[in-house]
Amino acid sequence: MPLRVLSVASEAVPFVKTGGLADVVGALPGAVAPHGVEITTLLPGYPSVLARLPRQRVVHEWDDLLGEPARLLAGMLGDAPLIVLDAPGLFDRPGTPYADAEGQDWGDNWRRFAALSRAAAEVACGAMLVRGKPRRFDVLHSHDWQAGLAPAYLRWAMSDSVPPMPSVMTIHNMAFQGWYGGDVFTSLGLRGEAWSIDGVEYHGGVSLLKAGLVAASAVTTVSPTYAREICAPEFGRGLEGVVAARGGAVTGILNGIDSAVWNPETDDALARQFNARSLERRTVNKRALEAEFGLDASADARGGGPLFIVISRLTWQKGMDVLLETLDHLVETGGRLAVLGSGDAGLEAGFQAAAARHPGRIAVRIGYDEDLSHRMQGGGDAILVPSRFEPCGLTQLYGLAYGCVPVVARTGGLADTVIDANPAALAAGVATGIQHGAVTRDNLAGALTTAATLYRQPEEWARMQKNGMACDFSWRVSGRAYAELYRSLIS
Ligand SMILES: Nc1ncnc2c1ncn2[C@@H]1O[C@H](COP(=O)(O)OP(=O)(O)O[C@H]2O[C@H](CO)[C@@H](O)[C@H](O)[C@H]2O)[C@@H](O)[C@H]1O
Repeated sequence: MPLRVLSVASEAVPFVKTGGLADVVGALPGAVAPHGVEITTLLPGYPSVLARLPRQRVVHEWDDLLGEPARLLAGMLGDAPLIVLDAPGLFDRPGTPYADAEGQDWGDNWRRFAALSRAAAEVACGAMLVRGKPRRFDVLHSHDWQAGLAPAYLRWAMSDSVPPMPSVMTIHNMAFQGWYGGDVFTSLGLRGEAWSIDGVEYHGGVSLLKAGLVAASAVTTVSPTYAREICAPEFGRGLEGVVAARGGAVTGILNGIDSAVWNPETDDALARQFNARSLERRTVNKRALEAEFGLDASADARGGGPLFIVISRLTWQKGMDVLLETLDHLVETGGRLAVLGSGDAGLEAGFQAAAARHPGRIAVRIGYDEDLSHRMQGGGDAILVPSRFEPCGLTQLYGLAYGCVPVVARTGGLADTVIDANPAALAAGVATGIQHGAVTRDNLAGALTTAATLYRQPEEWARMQKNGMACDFSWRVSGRAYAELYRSLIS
């Protein structure tokens, strides 16, 4: 019989995605299945999720879940079971999973995600009937602050007669901690003892992420370097002491990429599919990309620099403000840039202004477009990821797989996945990209210059592309690591 894990999160591909969390939660069931683990995923019943459930089979009901009637609907996520928390009072809303159409966070997010977490804890402990019998899971796995209260409910809300349930809390981004005023505590339905420095209390309020960090049996984050970084204030964002106190219970398991979706040999989004032996075919994709973005296509013939791409949330985390400051330098070194993203209004306007200043050299698409992101990885020369912190990062992994050389900051998962083209690595023929230090204008400009120099040495550049494409960042290794972690918790 497989080990049964209930994985709870606020997003999962292909149902709902605002960022990398969704990619990982969506891929995890397939990643661990070969290792004898069956993951059932629990998601909120947003309109986009309910619309994808072909028939609504009810498997459990609550009259009062944090004050709302709610029910669980069964479905499938690929080949794995899915359950959806249908609570219209909480989730049947327009906008994103977290905010209204104007971008304002919903004021009751604490209640919405407390309900999701409470449901997860009850279901893990056997609330749901399968073929007339309670289905108890072996491990509960929570992702990010939205599911952070689930381990806390296991610890401070279940009756004594319920056997203990092991739990895993995975941090995809420490910057989002789900902090709410202390007045919400009494509405959560946790025992009074949870209101303490060793519980959910944090600076006089409640932090949903902290709740998970203290209550879970094991804590993981999405790269080994970030697991170390979050023990320091700069990356721990106030929770570094809580992380450090968990000691060896905190580990880093690198994210994988879904190679069924991200494979240049089979990717239908591309004008021309290719592999490491047919890199010349990428030119077709590059010309298509230039046309799509209105970029000057004669640059290559004139000995120009790389066509850089950015696919990102346009935020401070991602270093987009510093990139804006280096765009004139990027153009001076012969480069061009295609940006796809959305986020802070000021940064969006900044990129649009840069595009207006440098027509044919810089072009911007504000918005979210999955297919376009594939076309960019398949046609761009290099992907820029100048993040101030990056728990793992997925776009550099997609870049590696697509021969789109990553130019990244040396932090978190970026440090763990890209081999910098320093003289030693170049001499040994093992470089896969370019790393720079602290995210400053000078460091980023230096990395852009290095990229332009290497790009003008076609053999060196092709070697980096091929090295990157030969890397295996599929879920093969990390799927096993999660399976081993789950097993270690029940033995
Ligand atoms: N405008 C757009 N159009 C189309 N696609 C777009 C897009 N903007 C972003 N994307 C896609 O969204 C995903 C972003 O994932 P990342 O891992 O790079 O960052 P994110 O900060 O969201 O994730 C957090 O969680 C993940 C998962 O653990 C960690 O890797 C990461 O470090 C952490 O910050 C990628 O699949 C990317 O292609």
